[in-house]
Amino acid sequence: MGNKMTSEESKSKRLSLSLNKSKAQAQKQIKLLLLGSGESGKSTIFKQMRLIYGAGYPEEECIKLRPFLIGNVIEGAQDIINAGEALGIDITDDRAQEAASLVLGLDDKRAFSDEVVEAILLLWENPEFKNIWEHRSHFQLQDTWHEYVEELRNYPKWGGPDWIPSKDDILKSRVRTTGVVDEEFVVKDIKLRMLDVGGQRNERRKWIHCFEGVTSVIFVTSLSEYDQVLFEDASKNRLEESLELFNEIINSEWFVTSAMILFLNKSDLFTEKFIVRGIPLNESGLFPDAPVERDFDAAIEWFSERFKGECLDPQREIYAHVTCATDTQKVDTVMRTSSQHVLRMNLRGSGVLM
Ligand SMILES: Nc1nc2c(ncn2[C@@H]2O[C@H](COP(=O)(O)OP(=O)(O)OP(=O)(O)O)[C@@H](O)[C@H]2O)c(=O)[nH]1
Ligand SMILES: [Mg+2]
Repeated sequence: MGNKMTSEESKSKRLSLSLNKSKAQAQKQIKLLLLGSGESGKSTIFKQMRLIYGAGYPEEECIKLRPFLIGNVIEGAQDIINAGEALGIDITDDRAQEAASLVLGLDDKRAFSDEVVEAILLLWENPEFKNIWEHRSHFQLQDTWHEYVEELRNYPKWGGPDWIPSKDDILKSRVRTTGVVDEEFVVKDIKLRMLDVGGQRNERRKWIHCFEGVTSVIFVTSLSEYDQVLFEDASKNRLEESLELFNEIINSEWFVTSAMILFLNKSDLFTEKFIVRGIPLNESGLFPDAPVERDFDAAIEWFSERFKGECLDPQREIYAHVTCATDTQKVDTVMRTSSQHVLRMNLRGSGVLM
């Protein structure tokens, strides 16, 4: 038959070419939005995307972030000292009291000195200060604060004038997002345009500007926030807020055809809180239907069902993944799987797949 194609072969080639074309078109259009309430871990996922699939963090950018990381440490120490008063836990030791006054009185929160580092490390060794920190679910404190303070033991290698923050330091940092951050990544040949928004209430009115043409949403919620209240409203439980927000998103007209992916994030902190420390899921009294036994899988099942239960369409596919946004390897794996979901939905939307 030489080089001549049968009509079946040429039909199949045409089909495959048109499939590739549609695939390419669908790929071009993938717009992925990271949504969720404040501090759920959206920007940490975004940073991982930059590290794994993007330009990463060149040295000069890491250096620029140094004052913010130092600010995280100093402000966190101040938050703990201030929370002591509200909780009625006094720091009684004279040296620790002096250290607390020094930290509270600091004008410059963007640079360390030997004195400041010594004061923070002394406080961290103080049992009353530690006791306040143990009550951290009752006040606002950055989740990764204690990890930074452990690093501070290596000052000035860590935190000093010649220190270049590492990839891990950057992933642990906390800078509230304002506005929208937008970048393109390629995951397993799939081009993604990812948008990261601020999750606190006053940021959410800006979200609508990004809703046009969204092919997929990754809704990020923190598993470890079930006993915590919002930064912006101390009368509102964080998990309750996250469920209500998910309800608005999943049932929104904007996202009827979008792939919906749910990241149940901060699995490491959840394990520590729920399994190790044994803080019940119904600590707030708002979730009497939660399982009482300390069983990780049963708890995850409950979270997943609670979120999926917010969707009014029982046929809707929601892909839930347990994540730890600070763990690069795990984020890489979950993003590869998620991008396949996104591509499938996108191909379905463009009629290529049924
Ligand atoms: N231990 C741990 N910390 C995490 C995880 N995900 C995020 N964090 C930390 O939680 C804090 C908040 O994370 P962000 O990514 O800034 O949260 P966000 O959702 O972008 O917050 P907004 O910008 O206010 O909406 C940071 O200090 C992160 O390092 C996780 O899975 N485990
Ligand atoms: Mg953010």
